[in-house]
Amino acid sequence: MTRDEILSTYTDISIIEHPFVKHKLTSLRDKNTSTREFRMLVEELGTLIGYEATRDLETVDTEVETPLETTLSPVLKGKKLCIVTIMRAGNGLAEGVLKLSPSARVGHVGMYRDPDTKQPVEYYLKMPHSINERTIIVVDPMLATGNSAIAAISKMKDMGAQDIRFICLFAAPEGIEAFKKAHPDVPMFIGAIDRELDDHAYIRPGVGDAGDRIYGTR
Ligand SMILES: O=P(O)(O)OC[C@H]1O[C@H](OP(=O)(O)OP(=O)(O)O)[C@H](O)[C@@H]1O
Ligand SMILES: O=c1cc[nH]c(=O)[nH]1
Ligand SMILES: [Mg+2]
Repeated sequence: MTRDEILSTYTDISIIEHPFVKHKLTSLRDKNTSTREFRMLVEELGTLIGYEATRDLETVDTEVETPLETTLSPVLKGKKLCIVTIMRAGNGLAEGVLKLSPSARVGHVGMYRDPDTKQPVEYYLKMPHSINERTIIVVDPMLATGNSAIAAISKMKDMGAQDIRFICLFAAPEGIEAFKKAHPDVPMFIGAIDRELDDHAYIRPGVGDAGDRIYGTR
């Protein structure tokens, strides 16, 4: 599917077209961007895309006393948000989303992609309580085959999550199709849809291995 076909087929996929987002994504692509800069950019993008991904959160009017009078004014409704990071690379994005909602709860799903099978291998899982009553924001910078995000979200659903959304920075068309087939009910907030996956299931043009670039490993 092309980018345009994806966007006309799935109405709950948002590409964040803001110029700051585009500019920062380009800096991430640059192979000369340092580890320090890369990590900072991922965090900043977490805040910017997180802002869009939470635009529809419900509020409820509450009474507040200003120095001059009592008035009704909106506050966020319901239980605290839950941000779920797909480790490792999701951690930087999660920090950025947390800037919007510092009291959010954080769930961790540890997964790495087996280089041969391209299937995710889970090595860690820790979630806060009552995830069935929270808005869950799953974050991972890269959606390649989609296998990792699909598995992480299936896990959330098995644990009772009902309101889930997904944030990534770069997505391959193949990954989006697989994701939507598995989880048609989960809205996606994406920085950029790239051209394709290569023979090693890396996103092209992409950024290379996001986890390695965030943490300076390789
Ligand atoms: O859509 P997929 O084909 O599943 O690929 C995407 C996954 O690969 C990367 O993680 P990786 O396995 O490199 O682990 P890391 O975050 O520890 O580097 C990335 O952060 C995603 O989790
Ligand atoms: O391009 C890719 C694909 C999977 N994981 C990454 O970090 N980058
Ligand atoms: Mg990696």
